[in-house]
Amino acid sequence: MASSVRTKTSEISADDKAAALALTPISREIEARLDRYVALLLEWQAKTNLVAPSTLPTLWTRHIADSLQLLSVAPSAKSWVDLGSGGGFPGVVLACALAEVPGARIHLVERIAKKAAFLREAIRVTGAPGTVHLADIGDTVDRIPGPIDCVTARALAPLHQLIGFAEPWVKKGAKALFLKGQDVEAELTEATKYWKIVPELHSSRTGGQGWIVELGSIERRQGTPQQ
Ligand SMILES: C[S@@+](CC[C@H](N)C(=O)[O-])C[C@H]1O[C@@H](n2cnc3c(N)ncnc32)[C@H](O)[C@@H]1O
Repeated sequence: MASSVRTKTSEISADDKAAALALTPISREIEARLDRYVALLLEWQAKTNLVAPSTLPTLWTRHIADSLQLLSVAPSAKSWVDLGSGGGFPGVVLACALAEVPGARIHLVERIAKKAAFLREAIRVTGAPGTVHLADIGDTVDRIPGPIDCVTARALAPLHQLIGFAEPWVKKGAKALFLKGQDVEAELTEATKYWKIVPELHSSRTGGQGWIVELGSIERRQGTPQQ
């Protein structure tokens, strides 16, 4: 298996990795952890669909730098919850980046057992401070010990649903950071039907039409149904 991992890792574009490291610089030590994560992801990708195969050539810019950029929005946050972690974006990447920060911890919530098994293995091989919760998001609020600084989600659900997922943590002082695509304006319009929010939008460092939606408070509009 080691040789097949080596072969697949060599398919990762060095140019794409260099571009990602220029966008979101990291230490050699974090890079080494991320290299171990990428090798594992490529190994598991053959049997479990962790990322869209078409995005593998741009794994570093499209997925890793996209995840790392959250740290610039919350540079002092140590305690994170990543909802619907899937293949580990942004949760495992953040855990690798914060591995040397005393007291840092990233909780990864994923309801599919195979993906949760992958996340556990990724946390093991990288030595990153992550805790995997094989559970539905709705069942984790009371299980995850607080306080939580940031709640994240990427490619999980429309914004109005994400806000409902994050509400219990944001009510207790967390900041929500959602990675969103080009439809962010339409999603915000829909979300404000249900929620009183004052979003701060950060354009993605990784180009394209991506945005980070930052929310410091969430209040349900009266008379609107549960999301
Ligand atoms: C499209 S994937 C995105 C994964 C990752 N965040 C990324 O950006 O690559 C969404 C993931 O969220 C998980 N998920 C969806 N709804 C969930 C829920 N209610 N509770 C826990 N996990 C959920 C799915 O199983 C899936 O792995």
